[in-house]
Amino acid sequence: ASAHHLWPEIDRVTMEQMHYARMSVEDSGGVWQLFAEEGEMKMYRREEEVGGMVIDPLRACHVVKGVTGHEVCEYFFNPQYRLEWEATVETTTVLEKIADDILLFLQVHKRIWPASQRDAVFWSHMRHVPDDKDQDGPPIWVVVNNSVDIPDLPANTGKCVRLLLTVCLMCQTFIDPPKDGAKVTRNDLTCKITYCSVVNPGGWAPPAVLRAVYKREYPKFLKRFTNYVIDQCQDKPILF
Ligand SMILES: O=S(=O)(CCO)c1ccc(-c2ccc(C3CCCC3)c([C@H]3C[C@H]3c3ccccn3)c2)cc1
Repeated sequence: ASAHHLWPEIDRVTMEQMHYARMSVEDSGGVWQLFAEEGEMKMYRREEEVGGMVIDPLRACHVVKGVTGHEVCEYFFNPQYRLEWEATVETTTVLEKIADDILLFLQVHKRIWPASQRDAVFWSHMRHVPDDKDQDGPPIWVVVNNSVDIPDLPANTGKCVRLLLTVCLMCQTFIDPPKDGAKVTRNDLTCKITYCSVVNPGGWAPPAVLRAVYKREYPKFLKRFTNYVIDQCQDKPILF
């Protein structure tokens, strides 16, 4: 991957996003506005506009029992599962396999009334790093999706408005050691998920309308995805 012309950007943005996601875990006060809460899932946003367009940064914290961060990131990254959990994506295409853990996607999203249909071109990178708070514990797994401009697919030529996104799914895994050296089972697993996203809709849409769509779609999205992973993993061996 290091030979690919996008590698320097992919490496830099991935580390930046991981740092941002980890910082935001501590920064639960201040500017973030809690806008949705369902069980263990808490969703925060900041109201920001660029050129009159809503690009509210979103941060979601979720705690899921019975899966590892590796499993959560695998189901998020791997295109073969995408359409099974992504209810707002019409088509997803791998344009280039940059490496085993770096894919270039073209995604066409379903039209969400009253906004016009969107598409997105982005690289997606899955990576794990040691958890510096627990060196000999499970590593932190992360998937970063970041829009990229590719000349072969110019924006806004077809029916879709090209959206810009930067997304980071970061997962920390905690294992409650079972008594007297028994085998770790899924009941001993807890995964702490931090999902950060900034989506620039690419074309103007009424701020109030867009915020209503965000408010409705993001909680549904994260709940559907995490329930899908729990369901897929429950009868499979644990992937640490
Ligand atoms: O985590 S990912 O990388 C998974 C890749 O499959 C991801 C997630 C969400 C989006 C996305 C795309 C379009 C919109 C808007 C913009 C104008 C009209 C639609 C939204 C806002 C509306 C929010 C939303 C949240 C979740 C799902 C769908 N809709 C979000 C893109 C990528």
